[in-house]
Amino acid sequence: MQGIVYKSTGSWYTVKSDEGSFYECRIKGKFRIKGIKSTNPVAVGDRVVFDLDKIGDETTAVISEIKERKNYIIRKSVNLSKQTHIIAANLDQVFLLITLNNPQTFTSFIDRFLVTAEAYEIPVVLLFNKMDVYDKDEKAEVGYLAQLYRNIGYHCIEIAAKEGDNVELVKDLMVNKTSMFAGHSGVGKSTLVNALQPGLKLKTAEISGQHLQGQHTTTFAEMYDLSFGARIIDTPGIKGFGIVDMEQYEIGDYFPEFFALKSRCKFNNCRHLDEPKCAIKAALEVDEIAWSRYKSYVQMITGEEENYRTDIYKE
Ligand SMILES: Nc1nc2c(ncn2[C@@H]2O[C@H](COP(=O)(O)OP(=O)(O)OP(=O)(O)O)[C@@H](O)[C@H]2O)c(=O)[nH]1
Ligand SMILES: [Zn+2]
Repeated sequence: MQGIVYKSTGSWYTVKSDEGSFYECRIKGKFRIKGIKSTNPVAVGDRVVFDLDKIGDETTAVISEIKERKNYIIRKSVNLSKQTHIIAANLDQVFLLITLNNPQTFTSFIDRFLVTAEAYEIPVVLLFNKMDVYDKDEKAEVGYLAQLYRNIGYHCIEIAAKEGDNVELVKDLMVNKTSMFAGHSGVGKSTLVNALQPGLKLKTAEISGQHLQGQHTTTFAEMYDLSFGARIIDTPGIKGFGIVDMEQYEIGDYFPEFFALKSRCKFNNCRHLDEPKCAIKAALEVDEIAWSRYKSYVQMITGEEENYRTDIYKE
């Protein structure tokens, strides 16, 4: 039988079969995924093959195969520094919620998020939330930002989750897909989920208070079916995406508007910093590339290590 992993607790996996029934599965043997050292071999969102084993009166379901993942997101394991934990697999898209204030979402955060998503090959939709509270100037600022990101190719929607404004547009994008919501604490993730499906309680709430680093906090992701034929993956305490290790020279490739121009730079290993005849800097001069984007790029290139490791998982 085949199905999708909806929940994992470490030793048990809840799998929904293609026929629509749920099975509590174990795994048999060791699964090694090429290239990743992970503490959990099977993750929420994985498509798996499983068999029913009858031993005496008891039937157990055993996962025997994991289908190839189209993408996955990881974070560093909290206890074992070299190992990683796969948070979720096979995401169709991530919605990044953005607010101008309460809390403020900086473009540097948006850009780092987008770079990580590009590296993971996960499409991002930008949701500018709380449109109902903005004054004229703030509305104009959102309009500017939305246009900036649309020009690069990202889908942007202005919503007010609390009022239900444009929530239908979000719904339409979610049908038959697996999605995740991300963004700073307080941007309205729970409010949006509630607007999409009243009554569904997720664990997205922030782990409150103090500094939890170093502590062993296990947060398991879980998948939910929504009534209109969509799936969402809830990952407690998530603000971003976890870690991606990337080399400096790769970073520019994850800015799509830089990537499109880079063949026109004089040097094929141009870092777009102070090299002569750089197409990216030329585009910047004529406002074809936004200064905020370039600034984010420079920050990632020249910043401290943590910057270009893009560790924006919150814990
Ligand atoms: N005015 C207005 N307030 C909103 C909107 N969406 C959310 N809020 C409010 O913003 C606050 C935070 O919303 P939550 O949905 O709890 O935010 P969250 O992103 O889930 O936060 P965490 O659970 O901490 O990650 C709440 O007081 C909401 O009522 C909106 O569209 N307009
Ligand atoms: Zn260049």
